Amino acid sequence: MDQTAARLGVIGGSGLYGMEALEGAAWQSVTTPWGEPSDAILTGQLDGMPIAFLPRHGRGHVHAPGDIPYRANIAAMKALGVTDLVSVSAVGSFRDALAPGDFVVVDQFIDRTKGRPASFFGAGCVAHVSLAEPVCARLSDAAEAAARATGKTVHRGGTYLAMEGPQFSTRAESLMYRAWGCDVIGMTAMPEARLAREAEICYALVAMVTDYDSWHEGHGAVDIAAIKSVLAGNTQAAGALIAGLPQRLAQRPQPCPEGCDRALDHALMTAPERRDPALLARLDTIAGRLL
Ligand SMILES: CSC[C@H]1O[C@H](OP(=O)(O)O)[C@H](O)[C@@H]1O
Ligand SMILES: Nc1ncnc2[nH]cnc12
Repeated sequence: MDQTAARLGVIGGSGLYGMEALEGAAWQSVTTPWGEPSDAILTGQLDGMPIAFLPRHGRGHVHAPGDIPYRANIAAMKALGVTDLVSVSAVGSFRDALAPGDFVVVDQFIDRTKGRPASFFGAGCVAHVSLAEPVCARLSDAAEAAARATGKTVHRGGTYLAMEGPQFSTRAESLMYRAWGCDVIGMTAMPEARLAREAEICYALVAMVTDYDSWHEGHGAVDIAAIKSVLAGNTQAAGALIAGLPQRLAQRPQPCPEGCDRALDHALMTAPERRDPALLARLDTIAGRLL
């Protein structure tokens, strides 16, 4: 494989279950040591770049946020050779300036999810990667430029509060997250971002604002009907954003200047002689270059 060539992965969130513009598109089933991904993966090409698209909730929206097979999703992307993964998510907003219909290129997270398997590693092969900068700034630059080209209002940077759900926040929680300095809220970016880092895949998140959650005195509490209507209005822009990515990633520097593709370099803690062969076998696609 050409080491400078990008292979783009896209994870589509609520309202984004396919990609019409793909050339040579085919749904491909992928099985991983962490089980089945949310759905088959739509593979094809855009502007000559290989693309792998996965609807996070599955076609028809069958997986709740807490039940999404996050490890299988990221492992499948890695197995397909994805180097750069752009995730698209619907979010509520904690700021007047982040209005429904706007895009936010997120750069930080606070994780309040509970009980989701959040690592490929564990007993028999322990690893600690850095998550101080949880997204790839280089890939986020490309995502920002592609988002701006759609004509949407785009905000660069923002902290995403990942809640467990599936119920929306109480008003007290909404006010607390806003006071914490969070900018947007959703239910799915964690552990997705953690796992992409462990898999050494560059990751960026474009959040599509659908509502003001439940803190805003001038707006009613978050309402799924309103969210669906904003999402329906965003489908075209989301498709245009994705279509604008390959041209902005054609010359992928190798290695990534942000270091995402070397995240595991010093992360493995378990002594080689104490490693569990069964776990090592499962980890082959994720960390095989170091095992
Ligand atoms: C449809 S509203 C709640 C739902 O939307 C977001 O999904 P995604 O992040 O996959 O776009 C949010 O996280 C919830 O899962
Ligand atoms: N207010 C909200 N809370 C959690 N997830 C969301 N997805 C879209 N809007 C949301």
